Amino acid sequence: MANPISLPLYEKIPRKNTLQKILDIIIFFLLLYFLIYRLLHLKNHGTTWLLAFICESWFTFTWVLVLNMKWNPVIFKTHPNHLLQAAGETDELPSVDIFVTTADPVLEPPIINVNTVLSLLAVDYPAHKLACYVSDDGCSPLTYYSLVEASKFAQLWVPFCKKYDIQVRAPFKYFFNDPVITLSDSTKEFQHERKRMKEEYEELCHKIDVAVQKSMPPCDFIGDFVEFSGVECKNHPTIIKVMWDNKEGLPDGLPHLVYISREKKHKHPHHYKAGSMNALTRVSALMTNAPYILNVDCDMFVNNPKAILHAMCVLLGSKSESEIAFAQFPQVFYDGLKDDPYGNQMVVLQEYMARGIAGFQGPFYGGTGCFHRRKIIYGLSPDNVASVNGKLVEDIFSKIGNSKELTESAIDALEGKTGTPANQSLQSRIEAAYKVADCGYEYGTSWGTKLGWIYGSTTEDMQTGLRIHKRGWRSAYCTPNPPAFLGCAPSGGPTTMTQQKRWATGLLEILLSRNCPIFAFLFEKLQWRQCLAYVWLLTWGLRPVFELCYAALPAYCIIADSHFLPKVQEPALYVPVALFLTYNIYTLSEYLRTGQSVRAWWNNQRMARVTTLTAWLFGFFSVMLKPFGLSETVFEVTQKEQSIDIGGADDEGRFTFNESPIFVPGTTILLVHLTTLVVSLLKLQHPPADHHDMHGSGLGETFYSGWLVLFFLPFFKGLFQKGRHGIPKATIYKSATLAFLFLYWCKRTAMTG
Ligand SMILES: O=c1ccn([C@@H]2O[C@H](COP(=O)(O)OP(=O)(O)O[C@H]3O[C@H](CO)[C@@H](O)[C@H](O)[C@H]3O)[C@@H](O)[C@H]2O)c(=O)[nH]1
Ligand SMILES: [Mn+2]
Repeated sequence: MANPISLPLYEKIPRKNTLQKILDIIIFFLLLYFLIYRLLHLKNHGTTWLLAFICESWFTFTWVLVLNMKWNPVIFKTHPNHLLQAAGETDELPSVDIFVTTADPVLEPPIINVNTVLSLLAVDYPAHKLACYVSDDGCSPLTYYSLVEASKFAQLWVPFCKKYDIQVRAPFKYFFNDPVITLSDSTKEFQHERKRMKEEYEELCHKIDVAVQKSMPPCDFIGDFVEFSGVECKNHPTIIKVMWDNKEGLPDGLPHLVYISREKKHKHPHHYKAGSMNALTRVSALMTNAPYILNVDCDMFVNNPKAILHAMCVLLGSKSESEIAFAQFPQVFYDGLKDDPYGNQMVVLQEYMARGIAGFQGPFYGGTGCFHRRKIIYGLSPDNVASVNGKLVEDIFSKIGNSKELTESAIDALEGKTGTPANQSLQSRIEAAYKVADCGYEYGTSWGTKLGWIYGSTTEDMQTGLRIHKRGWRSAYCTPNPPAFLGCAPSGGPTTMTQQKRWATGLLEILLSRNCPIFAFLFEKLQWRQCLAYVWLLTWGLRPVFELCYAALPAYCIIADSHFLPKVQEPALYVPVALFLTYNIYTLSEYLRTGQSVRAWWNNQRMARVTTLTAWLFGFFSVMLKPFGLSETVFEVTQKEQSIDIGGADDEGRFTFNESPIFVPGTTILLVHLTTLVVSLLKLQHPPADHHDMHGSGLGETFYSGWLVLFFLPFFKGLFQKGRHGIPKATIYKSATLAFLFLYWCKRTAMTG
């Protein structure tokens, strides 16, 4: 920095949360009290009480984990204007390599990808310090064609955005969501240019649309497209294309833009997104070797043009170099469905959990909207920052692979020598880049184990972030207003389930591997409370076991005419009632405080149960069956949609289903509880003359059964609907069979027991 930094670049401010702490504690003591009550009465009751005790111990345990995470929240406040003052000229700002990953032109429409790239090219940051790399795991000529066309449009779009200081630089958002009122008080010139820009953008959309319709760009695989001729997406050589080279290094030109589709061969593990991030790391090392790396998913456009400056505030702050490894921005979604019907917009989760752990070592790495330091991706630990010596370098790079150029560039990165040799075009470095994008390059190297993004889990982000934290690094949580990046949240039942299943699977894979955070706490530098936060997250895939068991208990008790909750006559009943009320008021207040509706709260409560009992249950099974070769964990890409008006407005947010077996458990639970609800309301278990009030099932079980039916209401509606909104007949039959078997088993055990 030219000037000594006088004003702070960022502040870490603790947030007060006294009321929340009180409620946290009340809930904790209620849970504890209930556990003691169970223990004291365990003798008088059978297995049901023991099971209930185990499940409730688990719930108490997760509550302790939650409490730990939420206890001391902090807010990072960043000051980009101080940074600009301190940097004097913008020439002082460091370079950033930007990675965008895409994998499938159908699930991830090229127009979405194009908008993300355009918004990135147009950020407020000196263009000669930026390079944007797009990795295409789909090796799709369509994606490439769209990017070529987009890079032409960018020549107009980027200067336009900068000239008029446009706020939202993803054209689809700018043209179709910007209120027209701003136009009335603008100049003629602006209006004219805006109109032209809109026409150009529509032209671009049209071209991409036509190509997508024909699923083929208008190119006949000649010239620039010849490499794409005859490629299969899982079997093809590397393709690297420099689409734009900012040769003169103009600060107000356009950033470099490079397309990469790494080599793939059948039967060669390519490690999904982690693999492509590693290929991007190597290729970019040879081409631009920036000290900072920003990575976004293809649907995450830049919504705040100062995003990079905000991140730099944190990363360049005085002590940061030896402390903060990465700056994570929250995942915020655009055009989210009203009231979050699928419970996947994660507002409350990020507001309270992420801010909470921001006070320990820092937020988890979320896979997108994150700035990393290149040298830490190469494995540098905090103790070595000040003393990068030959021995260390040798240590780290003995396993980087056999590219001399890569080793050299990596040593430069470690020693803080940034950038690539001057007056060399990107094109001239492409040959070396091809070599490191080969799928055989990683054989015998540490890529995916010690270097780069870590393999072995479908949530490579958590795994990689954990690896960084356990070396003792911290991370920072940047939450500028407006949000820096916006992406798509899944907008249908099946897509949500696919995503949640992948998460539960990946997280459980980490928990059960050598990378388990407990080991990292014991033997490495993961802090205790950070470790607990990881445990909270990584045990998502274990929750279905306990929740399923707890959902079976009331059903069993009603059929067997016994009880596992205190009866109305018992004062102990106040404990679960108080828990139920406090918990719901507590969670509701979180939704209201983050500006969401009561409906959104309800939807999230419901989806938390639905997701756990369906998608996460499948995640659990897929991890358990993997060692026996009975399942394979794959990264299934989430479907992304730009506009969600499929089938009219009233349709929106109504649960959608498909043939997937993932809907069987949910339907089964619903059918079981519908039956038991009827049974208990009509008191069908025992003849009316028989009054064994103290032992039979009571109000508690009936209420619980009814509450579960309410949670599964979308499934109930699904029983009677057709098409996307209906549960397929086959799923209903399977579920009915399972439900019948379960109820029959309950009845038998009750009679013999
Ligand atoms: O073989 C693959 C599969 C996926 N991707 C890319 O990975 C990104 C994330 O995939 P997506 O289907 O959008 O998954 P989400 O569940 O929405 O993503 C969240 O969860 C992932 C881990 O499961 C993280 O990698 C993401 O950053 C995080 O946003 C997308 O850009 C994909 O193009 C690849 O590059 N190669
Ligand atoms: Mn995504």
